[in-house]
Amino acid sequence: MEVRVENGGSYEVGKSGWVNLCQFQDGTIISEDLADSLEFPVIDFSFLAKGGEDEVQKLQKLHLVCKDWGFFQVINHGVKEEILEKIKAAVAAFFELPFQEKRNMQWQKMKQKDMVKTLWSLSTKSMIGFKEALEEYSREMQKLAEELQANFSVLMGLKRDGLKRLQGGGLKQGIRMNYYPICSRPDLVLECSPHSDGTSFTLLLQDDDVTGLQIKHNEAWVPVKPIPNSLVVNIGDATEIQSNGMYKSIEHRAIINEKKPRISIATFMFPDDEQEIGPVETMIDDQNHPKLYRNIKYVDYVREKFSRKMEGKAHLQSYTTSNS
Ligand SMILES: O=C(O)CCC(=O)C(=O)O
Ligand SMILES: [Fe+2]
Repeated sequence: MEVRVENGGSYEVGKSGWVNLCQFQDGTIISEDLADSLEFPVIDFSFLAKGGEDEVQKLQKLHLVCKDWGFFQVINHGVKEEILEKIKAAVAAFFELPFQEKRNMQWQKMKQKDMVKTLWSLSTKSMIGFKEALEEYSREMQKLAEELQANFSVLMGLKRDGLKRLQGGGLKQGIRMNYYPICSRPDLVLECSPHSDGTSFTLLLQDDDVTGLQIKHNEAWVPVKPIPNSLVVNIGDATEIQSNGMYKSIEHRAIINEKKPRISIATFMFPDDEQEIGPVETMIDDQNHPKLYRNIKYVDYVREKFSRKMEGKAHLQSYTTSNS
């Protein structure tokens, strides 16, 4: 696992960009009640295919959900509740450290290697168990992500290890810890601007009792009401590109709450920097689904994405073949 730490409210273990912050809200927001009736997709991980003859059939729901929503909550994922609780507690303890102590770390000025050291030394000084909780959680996320990737491979007409092979090896991982403080006028503040993730996919663990995440679905913002012990999964830009636009990397944002702070832990899964990504052959059909995206080295994609300010999905659009 790589470790990188970025801005004030979000400490990042891994890589990708630096999110920034606070702007006025816009767009229709669907109320939580209405969102309930929309039935935000839930995938029961224990029903997902684990190889075998009927695997494509078993994956139909995942296919439809990723095509129409690009987001789902996953239940029965096999990660023990105590591991989820441990990482949540460790991250909460980290954010509770005195401001000065966090500030003294000068996260943004550090090189990646130093960040690892600081985070780990921090764990021995002030936060016993932080490193263990993070490493244990990270291992579980890797297993889950690899299983998901195998299922996406099958959905894209490949063998279970197809995407892994195409990517020249396992998925890379980064973890970002987000803290959203309370605010007396949450209607005026957006804590995490609308963006799509530049990942293959992202696994998000969030507090059970505060709704903050909203996703863009049919031009409206739909809140994602947490299901205890579930994880939220979203398709990232790399998967949208590889699936030739079949599976959608959806814009999302997080708002803050008047009464309760909120913590979320995002695990980003992504290809190796040097890997070229592009629509996989099996997803291209010159007549019905012509190649929609250009091939690009992943590191170049990410570099360009983060050289722009966060602006929804504009960056992904610039890689469509019609823009070449
Ligand atoms: O905190 C959340 O709910 C969303 C965080 C997020 O989208 C991210 O870290 O990329
Ligand atoms: Fe995100």
